[in-house]
Amino acid sequence: MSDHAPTRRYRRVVVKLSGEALQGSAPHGLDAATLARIAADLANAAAAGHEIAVVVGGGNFFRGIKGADSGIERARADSIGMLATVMNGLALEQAVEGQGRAARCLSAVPMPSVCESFSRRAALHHLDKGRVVIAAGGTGNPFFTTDTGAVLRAAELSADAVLKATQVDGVYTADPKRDSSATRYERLTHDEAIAKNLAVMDTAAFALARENKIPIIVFSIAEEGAIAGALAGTSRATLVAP
Ligand SMILES: Nc1ncnc2c1ncn2[C@@H]1O[C@H](COP(=O)(O)OP(=O)(O)OP(=O)(O)O)[C@@H](O)[C@H]1O
Ligand SMILES: O=c1ccn([C@@H]2O[C@H](COP(=O)(O)O)[C@@H](O)[C@H]2O)c(=O)[nH]1
Repeated sequence: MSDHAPTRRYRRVVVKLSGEALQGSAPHGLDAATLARIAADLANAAAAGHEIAVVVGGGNFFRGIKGADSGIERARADSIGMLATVMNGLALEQAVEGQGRAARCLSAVPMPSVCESFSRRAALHHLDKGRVVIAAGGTGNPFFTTDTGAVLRAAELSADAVLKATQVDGVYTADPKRDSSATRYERLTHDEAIAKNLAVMDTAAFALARENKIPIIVFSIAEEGAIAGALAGTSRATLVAP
């Protein structure tokens, strides 16, 4: 068992799911097989007794910062980005239901004809019923990311941890996709992640997690059973904790 093995069970968690993780090997958008695999992981974790809230990114469709670079004003570009996360949220809701587990997509950007709006009370109610909650729309505000949204939801819902499911198997000394000499941390503090400017999550997300003493487990979502492995502390991962 690795160093990030939980000393107590992570009963309620927020899984931060990268939008890019949903595109599989496609250049963008959604890959049905990848969606089904991740949905099965989420459904299995809920069936094992964990309360699962998911905050989904939108990078497989749109990132505000890129839109702004190509001339769309930033706040408007971020609105497009938030809509992208709702598209992912709806697809994930359907995929989790396809695994026989009830799911509810709640959007921080109200769109009542499409899905329920996010509220803490509604999210807690659905979690209590054993449903997988998918918190889409990030924080509902421009100039933020879904990483910050994930930590925000974890704080609001008194979650035991944020599970950052991404394309790399932990936090490295530098971006491992760009620097092959980067080495992986087994464990580090929020302070260290901020001071070293480790860009696996944005500083606002790390700072909010530090303030609320929320542990973050960074792990790869590439393989089946990844979420169960992160919950059990048996997978390769980095624990960011006080
Ligand atoms: N020090 C680092 N350690 C690990 N990964 C890093 C580091 N610096 C940058 N990264 C990069 O950060 C990425 C994690 O961000 P992720 O893919 O989860 O994006 P996101 O913006 O949260 O989601 P989306 O795909 O929806 O945009 C990794 O894929 C990795 O390439
Ligand atoms: O609180 C938020 C969260 C997200 N956005 C916008 O959405 C995209 C996609 O989110 P990722 O976290 O990058 O996957 C993001 O680039 C922002 O443009 C937002 O405005 N507010």
